[in-house]
Amino acid sequence: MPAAQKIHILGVARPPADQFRVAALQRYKILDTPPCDDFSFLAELAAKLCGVPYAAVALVDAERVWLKAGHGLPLGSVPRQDSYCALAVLGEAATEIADLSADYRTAHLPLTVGAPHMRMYSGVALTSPDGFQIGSLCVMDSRPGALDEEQRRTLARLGRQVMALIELRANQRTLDSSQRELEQLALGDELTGLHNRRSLLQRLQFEVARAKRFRTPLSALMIDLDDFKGVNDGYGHAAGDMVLANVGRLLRESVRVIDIAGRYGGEVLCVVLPNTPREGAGKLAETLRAKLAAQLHTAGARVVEVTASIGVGAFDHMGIADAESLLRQADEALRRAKDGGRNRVAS
Ligand SMILES: Nc1nc2c(ncn2[C@@H]2O[C@H](COP(=O)(O)OP(=O)(O)OP(=O)(O)O)[C@@H](O)[C@H]2O)c(=O)[nH]1
Repeated sequence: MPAAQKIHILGVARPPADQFRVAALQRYKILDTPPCDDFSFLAELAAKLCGVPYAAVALVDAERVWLKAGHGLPLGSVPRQDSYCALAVLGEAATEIADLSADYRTAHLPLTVGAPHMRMYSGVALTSPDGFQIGSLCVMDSRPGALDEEQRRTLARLGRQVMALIELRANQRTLDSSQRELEQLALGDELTGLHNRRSLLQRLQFEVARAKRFRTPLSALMIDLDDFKGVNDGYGHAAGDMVLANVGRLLRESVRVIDIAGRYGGEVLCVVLPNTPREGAGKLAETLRAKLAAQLHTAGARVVEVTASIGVGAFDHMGIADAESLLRQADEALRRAKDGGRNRVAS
C-alpha cells in the first residue's frame, strides 16, 4: 500500500462506535467552555512533573480535538486528524511516541512538521465512569525521548484527577439546575403558574425599595373572582381549579414581563406594576376585567362564566410608602368594587 494512502486511513482512525464515545463527551457539556484555572493547573503540573515544556487537557470531539487547558500551547481546537490525542482514544490507557517524526502516524502532522516541531508525545486517556475515552491528558516535548516509570505513573494519576474534575463539574451543573428547579417550585404557584404569595411579597418589597430609590410610581391590582364559591358549589372543586388555572394563564399573557403577577391567596390574585402610575394601572385593570369576563371556561359540556372585581392601589413617584399600605389601598378599593356590584374596577 502506498505510504500516503496508509497515512490517510490511519489519520482518520476511530474507535468502534465512536458516536457513543462522542455522545458521552458531549453529555459533560464541557466543550467550548471558558478556560478554568483548575484544569490549567493540572496541565502545568503534568508538564513540570514530566520535565517537558508542553501539556494539554484535550477532548476528542467528532471532528476536532478541543483543548480545555494547555501549558506552553495556545487553547483552541485542531482538526481531529491533525492531533496526536486522536490516537489516545483508540482503546489504550496510555499512548507514548518517543519520536513523532519517525512514526508514520504522526510524522506528517502539522505540529511535527512545523513549529514547535514536536518529537515526544505521552498521553493518558481520560476515561469516563461508563468506560468512554473522551480525551487525554498529554505531555509533549520538541526533543525525542520517553517518560520514566515514575513520570508515567504520575501522568496516569493526574489524568484521573482531570477526569474527577470533569465529573465534579458535571455534578455541580446538575446540582445547580436542580437547585434552580427547586427555587422555581418554592416560588411558583403550581395551579396558576403565577408567583406564590411568598414570592409575590418578596418581589413587592424589592419593587417598593426600587421605587423609593429611583422615585418612580408603583401600583398594585388586587383581583378577586366573583362568587367563586358558587363555581365550586355549582360545578365542583376541579372546575374551580380549572378556572383558576385559566385565569392564571390569562394574567401571565396580559401583563408586561416586568410586572409581577401572583396568587395572593385562594381565589385572590395580585399584580404588582413597577413604574406605573394610578391612571395606567386603572387602564390595565379595566382591560383585565373585560378579558376575564370574556374568558370561556368549560366544565364538561357546560360553560362556566366567571367575572372579577379589581381594586387599584397606587403610589405616585414622590409618595412611596411601604408594601403593606399599597396592598391595603388595593384591598380597600377591591371592597368598594365588590360593594358596588362586582365585575368592576375601583381605584
Ligand atoms: N377550586 C378552588 N377553589 C378555591 C381555591 N382557593 C379558594 N377557593 C374557593 O374560593 C371561594 C371563595 O369564596 P368567598 O370568599 O365566599 O368569595 P366568593 O364566593 O368569590 O364571593 P365574592 O368574592 O364576594 O364575590 C371559596 O369557596 C374557596 O373554597 C382553589 O385553589 N381552588
